[in-house]
Amino acid sequence: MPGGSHRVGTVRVVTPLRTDLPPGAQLPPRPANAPAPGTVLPSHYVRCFACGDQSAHGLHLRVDADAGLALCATFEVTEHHQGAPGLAHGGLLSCALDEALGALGHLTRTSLVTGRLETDFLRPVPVGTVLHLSARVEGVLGRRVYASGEGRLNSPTGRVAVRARGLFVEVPMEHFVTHARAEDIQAIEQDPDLIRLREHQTIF
Ligand SMILES: CCCCCCCCCCCCCCCC(=O)SCCNC(=O)CCNC(=O)[C@H](O)C(C)(C)COP(=O)(O)OP(=O)(O)OC[C@H]1O[C@@H](n2cnc3c(N)ncnc32)[C@H](O)[C@@H]1OP(=O)(O)O
Repeated sequence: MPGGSHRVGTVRVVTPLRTDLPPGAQLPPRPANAPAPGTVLPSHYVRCFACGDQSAHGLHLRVDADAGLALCATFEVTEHHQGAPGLAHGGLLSCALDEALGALGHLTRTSLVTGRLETDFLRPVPVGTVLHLSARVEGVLGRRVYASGEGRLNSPTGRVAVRARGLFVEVPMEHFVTHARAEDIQAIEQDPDLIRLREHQTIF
C-alpha cells in the first residue's frame, strides 16, 4: 500500500496517507442497476466546470462506464486550460481527475463529494493533448469511498502524465440543496434539465 514518504538522513520514512485504504475497507459488488460498461455517463450538472456542456471554457469531460466499479473519460486540453505557456494548468488536471473519481458515484449509485484528493504530476501536458483518464473504486468503508485514477497522453495506453488518489464521502441530495445558493436551486426548479441525474430529480 503506497504511503507518503520522506527522508531522514539516508533512511526513507513511510507514513500512511489519508487516501490509503484503511483496514476493513472492502470492494463492494457492482450494483445490478449500475450503468452497463460502455454507457456514456451523464453530466450531473450542465454548468459543472469539469463535465457540463454549458461551461464555455470548462473541461467538457466525456465519461464512460467501464466494467466493475470503474470508468474511463477523456478531455481535450485547450488554450483556455493553460498554466505555463502551452501547458495544462496542474489544478485543472487535478480537477479532471476529481471529476472522474467523483463520477464513480454513478457506478456505486451514491452521490459523492471529495474529502481529499492527492495528485502526482509526472509529465507536462501540452495544449492539444487528449487526456485519457481512468478511475476505479479501491474500497468502501461506511460512507467513505477510496478511489484512484490516472491520465494518459493521447491514448488509453499512452504515457501516464498524472495520477490521483482520493477519499470521497457519500452525501444525501440534501447536501447540495442545503449548501447551494437559492438562485441556483430556483434555476434548477425552473429548468430541471440543468441536472441530468434523472433518478435524483424527485427532490425538486
Ligand atoms: C441541488 C443540486 C443537485 C446536484 C446533484 C449533483 C450530484 C452529484 C455531484 C457530484 C459532484 C462531483 C464533483 C466532483 C467532486 C467534487 O469536487 S465535490 C466538491 C468538493 N468537496 C466538497 O465540497 C466537500 C466539502 N466537505 C464537506 O461537505 C464535508 O466535510 C463532508 C466531506 C461531506 C464530510 O462531512 P460529514 O458529512 O459531516 O461527514 P464526516 O463525519 O465529517 O466524514 C465522514 C467520514 O469521512 C471522513 N473524512 C471526511 N473528510 C475527510 C478528509 N478530508 N480526510 C480524511 N477523512 C475524511 C471522516 O473522518 C469520517 O470518517 P468516519 O467517521 O466515517 O470514520
